[in-house]
Amino acid sequence: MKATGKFITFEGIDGAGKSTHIVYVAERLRQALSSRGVEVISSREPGGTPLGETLREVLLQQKMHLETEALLMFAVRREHIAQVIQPALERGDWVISDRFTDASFAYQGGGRHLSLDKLNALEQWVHPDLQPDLTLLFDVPLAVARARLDATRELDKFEQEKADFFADTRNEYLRRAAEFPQRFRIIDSAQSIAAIRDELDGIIDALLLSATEQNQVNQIHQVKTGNA
Ligand SMILES: Nc1ncnc2c1ncn2[C@@H]1O[C@H](COP(=O)(O)OP(=O)(O)OP(=O)(O)O)[C@@H](O)[C@H]1O
Ligand SMILES: Cc1cn([C@H]2C[C@H](O)[C@@H](COP(=O)(O)O)O2)c(=O)[nH]c1=O
Repeated sequence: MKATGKFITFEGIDGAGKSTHIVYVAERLRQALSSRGVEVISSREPGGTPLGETLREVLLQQKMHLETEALLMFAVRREHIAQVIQPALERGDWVISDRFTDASFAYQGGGRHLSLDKLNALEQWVHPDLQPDLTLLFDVPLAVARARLDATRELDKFEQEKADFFADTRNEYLRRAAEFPQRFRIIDSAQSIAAIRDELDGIIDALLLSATEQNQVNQIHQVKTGNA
């Protein structure tokens, strides 16, 4: 029997660089875990399922009431958990998600000032028993993120927001990182890509080691209880 999988989320304001590093982390984990028969699934929010990807187009392009936006983010999440995250974790596979509920707190709560009580209620409804095992917060000054975005692509609805919106979004991310220090790791994303990879290597090695140790403890327990 395989151990329960791990759930890792990547967060940060637009342009912080998280998508760049997801590819690297996913590949490193695949190299380490494939020999154990463990798959690494890379997904994203909003998105992650056919319905979620359809709603992503709407969410990233259309203006709407802020509560509609929050409700749709959680609707996408409900489907993502049901179709992708929960089944993978139950199989013992690992899931990496480019954003999860911390993004709703940061963007709809911090950026748009939706009450945190409403967001807490939605979180309790949609995933009362699920939290990421590890959240990597790519933190970067607003000017650096803006320069990266401006250099690369056409901006979506969120990316067109003003500096105040991103300052409040970033502050809410940092507030949550301070509230949940056991699962958050803050990465200084103004560093070079190579320096960030070095830091990520250390985090991945520690995570793989703790997963191996946990696996061994589970196996001993299964042998002792005859549940192998
Ligand atoms: N550490 C870095 N130094 C310099 N450029 C970087 C760094 N990290 C990412 N970039 C570049 O910045 C741009 C934005 O990066 P990326 O798409 O990974 O950001 P993101 O946080 O995923 O943004 P979004 O959330 O909007 O998708 C890309 O062109 C990427 O190559
Ligand atoms: C999950 C989630 C996302 N958002 C915002 C944050 C970003 O601006 C976009 C997603 O774009 P990305 O390039 O894939 O990062 O959606 C949000 O406002 N609330 C959420 O819960």
